[in-house]
Amino acid sequence: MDPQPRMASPAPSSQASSRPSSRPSSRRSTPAQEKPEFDERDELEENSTRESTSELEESDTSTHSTAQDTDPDPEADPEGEMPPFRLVDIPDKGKGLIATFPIPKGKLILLETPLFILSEERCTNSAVLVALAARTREEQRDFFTLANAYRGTAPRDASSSPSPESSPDSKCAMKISPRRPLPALGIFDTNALPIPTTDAKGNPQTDLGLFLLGSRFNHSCTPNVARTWDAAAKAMAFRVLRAVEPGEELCTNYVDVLGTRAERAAELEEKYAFACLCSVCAASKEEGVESDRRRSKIGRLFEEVGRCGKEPTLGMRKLKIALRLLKEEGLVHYEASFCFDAFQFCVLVSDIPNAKAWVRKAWEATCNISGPESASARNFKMYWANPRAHQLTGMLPRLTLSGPDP
Ligand SMILES: C[S@@+](CC[C@H](N)C(=O)[O-])C[C@H]1O[C@@H](n2cnc3c(N)ncnc32)[C@H](O)[C@@H]1O
Repeated sequence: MDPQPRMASPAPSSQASSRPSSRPSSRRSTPAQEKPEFDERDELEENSTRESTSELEESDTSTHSTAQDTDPDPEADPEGEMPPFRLVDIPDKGKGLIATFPIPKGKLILLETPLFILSEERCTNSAVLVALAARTREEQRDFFTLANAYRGTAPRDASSSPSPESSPDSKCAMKISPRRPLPALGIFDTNALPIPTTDAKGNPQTDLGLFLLGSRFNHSCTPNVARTWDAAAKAMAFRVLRAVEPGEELCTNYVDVLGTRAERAAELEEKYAFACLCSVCAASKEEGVESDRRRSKIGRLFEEVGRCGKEPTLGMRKLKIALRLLKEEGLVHYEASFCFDAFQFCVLVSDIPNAKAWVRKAWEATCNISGPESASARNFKMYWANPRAHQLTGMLPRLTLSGPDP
């Protein structure tokens, strides 16, 4: 028997079990999938005016609601009516969302149903336009106010290389497309968010959803908002990862934030066609080097802890270093995973008091990311009530490890 805590974990959500990334789609259709001429496009675009952005800034649309699943903070919003954020211009990033009052950690700030969903294979300009045609005029207008990362990218000369054929995997329209995607598809590509689902046979697959308000979260390499799909509500949930001050920008992450600054920049440029201006990427060279060092180390520790099934003391030491580095770096995404690893090390050696303390911390961290009703939160809560229910319990000789740092 080779106990491998992470491998043996009872499939918590992706936030807790693997290195998650939170990203809009930058999937590009192949030229063959695109239809250069499509009559409905002009009709729909005629209605698209930048002015309608102001409607979005001022009012909720029927497809989203701001919501709370943590205790409301009466001081923050005494009437409970004010939206927790506002759409504003952000220098060099287009528009973005900023907090309108102090928001406590874990608060659900937006639960939004998609305007429409497309399966990954069906993402063509025509499919986007057909889906849009079923929506109201106002929604169509709002769609065309969303960012288009490919707007203004020069159509490539037919003789230039590389050709799309020579680079079939590249996702950057700016680099490889012989022409920029048509506007509707460009907007969809810039903004669509992945929705986990299953095919007819129950195999996992990913659809892409368009969210009028959720699309407005800019990217940060130290995000303060987590995005998870709430399958029961059929809506995307956005929760604040740490306490946020009024005026602070609310950002999700589009790529894995444990990469180095150069790796993140390359991925953002390749997949999303922009250069990141977040505070970590804009920091000095020295600060950047320190941050890279911490992030790379966390990534390495994540792998190493998963291989410490036979050495719980060593595993515990490593994950405590990782948790400290996460804190220093202002990242919370991976906290639940490390805490659950710690829980499993404890049950392996029948250290039940510490197991309870760790799984409670994993539960709290998961509630902040995906809410108390998520599968992983419910799972952790069950182990909190009954740690011995875990299949690894008592597989190694008794030992007292340690609990979470205060
Ligand atoms: C999904 S949209 C986000 C909302 C967008 N800013 C808007 O005006 O609607 C993605 C686009 O926002 C901009 N953006 C997002 N995060 C950014 C960042 N960290 N630095 C610079 N630009 C960013 C880029 O232009 C990107 O193509």
